[in-house]
Amino acid sequence: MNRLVDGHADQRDDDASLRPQTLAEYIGQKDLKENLAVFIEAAKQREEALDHVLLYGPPGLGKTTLSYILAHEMGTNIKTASGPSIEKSGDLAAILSQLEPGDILFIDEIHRLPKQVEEVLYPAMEDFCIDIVVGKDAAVRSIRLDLPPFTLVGATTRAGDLSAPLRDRFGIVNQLQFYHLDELCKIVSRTAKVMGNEIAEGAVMEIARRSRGTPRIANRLFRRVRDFAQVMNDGVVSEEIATMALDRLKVDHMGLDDVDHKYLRGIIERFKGGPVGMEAIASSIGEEAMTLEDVYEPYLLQIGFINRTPRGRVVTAKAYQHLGIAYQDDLFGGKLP
Ligand SMILES: Nc1ncnc2c1ncn2[C@@H]1O[C@H](COP(=O)(O)OP(=O)(O)OP(=O)(O)O)[C@@H](O)[C@H]1O
Repeated sequence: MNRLVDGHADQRDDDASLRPQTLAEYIGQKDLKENLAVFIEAAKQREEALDHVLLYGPPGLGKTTLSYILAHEMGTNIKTASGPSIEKSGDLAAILSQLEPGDILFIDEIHRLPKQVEEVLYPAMEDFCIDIVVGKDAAVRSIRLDLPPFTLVGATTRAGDLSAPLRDRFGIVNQLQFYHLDELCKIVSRTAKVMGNEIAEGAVMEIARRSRGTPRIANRLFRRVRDFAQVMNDGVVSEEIATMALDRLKVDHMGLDDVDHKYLRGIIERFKGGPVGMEAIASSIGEEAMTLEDVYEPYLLQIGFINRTPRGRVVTAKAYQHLGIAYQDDLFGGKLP
């Protein structure tokens, strides 16, 4: 999927130079940062590895960045892997056996680890050991391999898909929140500075407002606006250039794009504003249900444009207003978003 306001990374995103290195540089997520600072300090004082950390929340909010920061703050190395890429138990055993004491192992999309691989993680997380099965038929036996103490940092967009035994083995569980406007402004200003661009305050605000509470989208929109500024305005990122560029990119002033509009209008026009089940709306607008759930809906829920009810999704009066469609509150139908 190639979408400007999608929190997922594409290969040009996530320029390492834009990643904050320390907790102090990491903008926003105040409570989470303050708590992590205490856990890090305590682990360092006890000269132990940090407890296992689970980070969950929509894509692009800074889970990977935070894992690198944890390694930096703990003064350890980080090894990275992703759930779907670890296909066999042996693959995970190979990764685990290369860890040094105190290392961080970051597993992105941890909810997509195959079940038999996940089972290898249980003793590894709890007792720092793995059981490897060797030999064949009658000669088959299991050898226990000790591991150095390490910290597993798991990241997921779908905490609900994690099995209970895996979730329970994380001592520190944190949800990342969408960023506030002032925090996104700081992120955009920082990115402009790192990239060596002058940027007007109004332009910072315009980009921040349209970035769906998500740093990765803020950075991506900044890059595109910078292109327009370079070609049309001698590289100066003014408010006019930012507004013009974002309008041309079809990202509206709340950060919604064509797909969000199609989704909301689809529910309004074909299902009278809802409630409607996810599969029905997905097939009626030709999008994948999982994509709608992971990428689009979290932000629409956050800004109060949809509600999730036991009978399905409902578009709220606020969204009707945004789209310029008259809202009829159907008191008798009991639809009160
Ligand atoms: N708190 C922050 N302060 C400044 N920049 C940030 C912050 N969080 C994220 N970023 C920027 O946003 C980009 C995306 O962040 P990151 O890759 O950590 O997201 P993620 O949540 O791990 O996403 P995914 O789950 O899709 O991998 C980073 O390259 C970084 O530049």
